Amino acid sequence: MSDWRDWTAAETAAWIRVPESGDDKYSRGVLGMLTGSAEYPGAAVLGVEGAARTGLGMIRYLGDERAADFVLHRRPEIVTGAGRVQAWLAGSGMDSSTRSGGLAEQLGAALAEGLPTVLDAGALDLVDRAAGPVVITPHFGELARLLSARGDEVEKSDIAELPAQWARAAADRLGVVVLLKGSTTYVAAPRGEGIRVAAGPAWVATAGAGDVLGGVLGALLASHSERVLAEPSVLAEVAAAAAHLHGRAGELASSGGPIVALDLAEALPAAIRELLAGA
Ligand SMILES: NC(=O)C1=CN([C@@H]2O[C@H](COP(=O)(O)OP(=O)(O)OC[C@H]3O[C@@H](n4cnc5c(N)ncnc54)[C@H](OP(=O)(O)O)[C@@H]3O)[C@@H](O)[C@H]2O)[C@@H](O)CC1
Ligand SMILES: Nc1ncnc2c1ncn2[C@@H]1O[C@H](COP(=O)(O)OP(=O)(O)O)[C@@H](O)[C@H]1O
Repeated sequence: MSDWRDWTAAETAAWIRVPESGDDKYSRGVLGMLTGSAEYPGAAVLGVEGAARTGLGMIRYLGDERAADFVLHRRPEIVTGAGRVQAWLAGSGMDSSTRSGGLAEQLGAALAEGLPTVLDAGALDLVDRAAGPVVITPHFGELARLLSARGDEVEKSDIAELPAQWARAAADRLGVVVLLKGSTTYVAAPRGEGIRVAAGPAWVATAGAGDVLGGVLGALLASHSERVLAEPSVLAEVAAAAAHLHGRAGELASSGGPIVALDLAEALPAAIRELLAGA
């Protein structure tokens, strides 16, 4: 088992893709999002806001129709028509146990494209279906469920007790990068390096903060899609950068007081400005 190394602000800054004069909205990266549901439309809004505030060329939100109304109400910039994307974010605000046949097909087609993909919450069970480089973003309960479904007898409390070990075990077992959420974020690549990231103040432990993180990571993957496809070993670094940026935005938004998940998303541009200024 390799050691865990601590991720730095300078490393995060290196993964912020600053647009150049030759860029357009497509060259900056397009993120496809299959998130939210009639039950959890808010998760779609939060993920979209996290991605949009991280900076990318375009977001195609292709999830639940009712959720799309809420997304558009908050962010008219979002495109709801299908088309080419450079990365996928799937599962936040979804429940795999109530997945319709139509959604299963839509998810299957997206995952078959072989693009960099983030799987969260209600799409974690599809981890074997993705043809491209994958990061999963479970919390303790979700990782316990995912591993138990594969025959490992593990409870949420076991993972809470030894998160670093379980993040690594899960990466090896599932063959994908695992970003395990908690007060410290552990990012493990299969048989690769382990990265430890400070998750920000405990005020970040609020409903929807994880949905925002999915958006942040999706945006970074969309804007670095080519590099990740050419060199999948950098995937863990992109995931660590997303977790670090998210934690720093949480810190800025909170300044010692309570926050809601949207506050964190809204603080992302300030966190990025600060990281770039320090780089
Ligand atoms: N705005 C939105 O749209 C939002 C949408 N969201 C979306 O919701 C979906 C489900 O995600 P989730 O993480 O909440 O569910 P899940 O993985 O089943 O874990 C449940 C665990 O919590 C525990 N538990 C529950 N109540 C408890 C209590 N009072 N006190 C203590 N424990 C309690 C419960 O424990 P148990 O009851 O089993 O003992 C179980 O371990 C997902 O798609 C996500 O994206 C969220 O991101 C939020 C914002
Ligand atoms: N004690 C804590 N301190 C700092 N950050 C935390 C703490 N607990 C959870 N977090 C962060 O809050 C977010 C919670 O995500 P998640 O559990 O998926 O919630 P949700 O599904 O409501 O979005 C993650 O980014 C996680 O790292």
